[in-house]
Amino acid sequence: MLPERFLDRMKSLLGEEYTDFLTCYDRPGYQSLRVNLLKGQEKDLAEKVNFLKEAVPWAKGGYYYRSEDKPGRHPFHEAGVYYIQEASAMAPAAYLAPVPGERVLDLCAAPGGKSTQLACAMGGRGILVCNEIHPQRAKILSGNIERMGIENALVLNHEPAFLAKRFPAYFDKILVDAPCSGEGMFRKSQEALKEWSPENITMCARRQRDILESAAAMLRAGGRLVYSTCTFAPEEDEGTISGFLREHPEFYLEEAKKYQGMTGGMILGPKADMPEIEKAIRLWPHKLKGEGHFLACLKKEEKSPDGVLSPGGEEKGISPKECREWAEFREEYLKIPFSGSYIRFGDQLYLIPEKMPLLTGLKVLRPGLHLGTLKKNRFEPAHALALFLKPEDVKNTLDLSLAQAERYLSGQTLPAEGEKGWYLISVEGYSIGWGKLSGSVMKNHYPKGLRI
Ligand SMILES: C[S@@+](CC[C@H](N)C(=O)[O-])C[C@H]1O[C@@H](n2cnc3c(N)ncnc32)[C@H](O)[C@@H]1O
Repeated sequence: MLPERFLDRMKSLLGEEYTDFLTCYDRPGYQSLRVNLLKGQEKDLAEKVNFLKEAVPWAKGGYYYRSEDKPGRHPFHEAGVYYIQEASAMAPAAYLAPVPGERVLDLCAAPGGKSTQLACAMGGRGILVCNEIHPQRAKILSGNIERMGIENALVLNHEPAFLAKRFPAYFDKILVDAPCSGEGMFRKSQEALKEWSPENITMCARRQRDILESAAAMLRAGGRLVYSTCTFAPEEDEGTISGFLREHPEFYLEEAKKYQGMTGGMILGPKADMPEIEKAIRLWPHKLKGEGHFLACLKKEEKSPDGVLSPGGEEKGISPKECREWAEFREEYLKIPFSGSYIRFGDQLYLIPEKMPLLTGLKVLRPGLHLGTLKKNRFEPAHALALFLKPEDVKNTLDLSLAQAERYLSGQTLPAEGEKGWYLISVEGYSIGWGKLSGSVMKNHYPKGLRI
């Protein structure tokens, strides 16, 4: 049941379109996923599954699937071959459009749909800072970064205001996918429905203003910021943006391509009285195949004062002597070179992104690609490394059928022949974890906490 007061608000917002809008609640929502382009090309995946039929127009790698396809239960999901993501929710990262080598911040990042999409566009180059304020949600975010095989992400758990002090004018691009009243998700989320109230809208708008304030301080001159919500509430959409623009003359709204079914931001009286708000984008569930969303593309003037390029300096990395066991493992098992610097967190070894800022004083969940554990005179590879590598990168591999992969994912050992040692286990060509062969048994190293 949709709240009466919500319906009254929508009626006055939509006028004649209101009846059309209401009918979309009688239809089920669309289901969609986004192919992880870090793991391979769409055409190769399309030969292996039958659910890449209809593309999401505004997002590279986005596809609609049918409920009976159940991609979430396929071993490819655990292999990070795709991310199940609502179609409209693919728009903000697509509009931010980062490129390899940039410094990018996803400020409100959990569970990671948009972070993992940004990472695809960056192709492993540059630095992607994924931040989430809630510790438990930050862990889920970190898990998704791992599953998708992302090498250049720094996962943090901070309040935006703390980061703003730490990273003044540092980022080239920032995504603010703000916490909101979630009206656009009512068709999919009972939780959003239960929490809805006009008072919550006011609270969300206030919080969004504060988050945007912090984000603005972290963007370099000439940088781009995309603000998004999944609500229809004008106070949180046009209201937040027009209020922000009034206080920040160094920012302006960029014109952005509107795909079929997208409309401009609405001019709605005193709280959103600037005509340029039409450059923002609304995604409506009765006009396109997706849920309700709002986004605005903002640019900071080139002439605004530039900031510190490396706040507090950069991580230097450890000397090769401090990770000798890794060098031996690499020599014995891997076929690709690794360039860049390494850092240690206790006995855990990470490859850090280019120009990684100093981590001292930060709450870090993942400082780049987790390579493994430095044990006494040996190296144990991390699950994240398996998901990053491709079978052609590794000397020993074992490729599984879908049925065998299901057994592997449940923790069973596998019969195998060959030289003893570490094997990259893959399913139909996509890496999924490690195994260690001894005798004719492949010991299962799929993490216990992930087994299904
Ligand atoms: C819309 S969700 C983000 C979804 C995510 N971008 C994705 O695509 O998977 C908003 C996030 O903001 C976080 N959040 C809540 N309060 C916040 C605050 N005051 N500052 C920053 N983030 C906050 C929430 O925990 C939530 O994870």
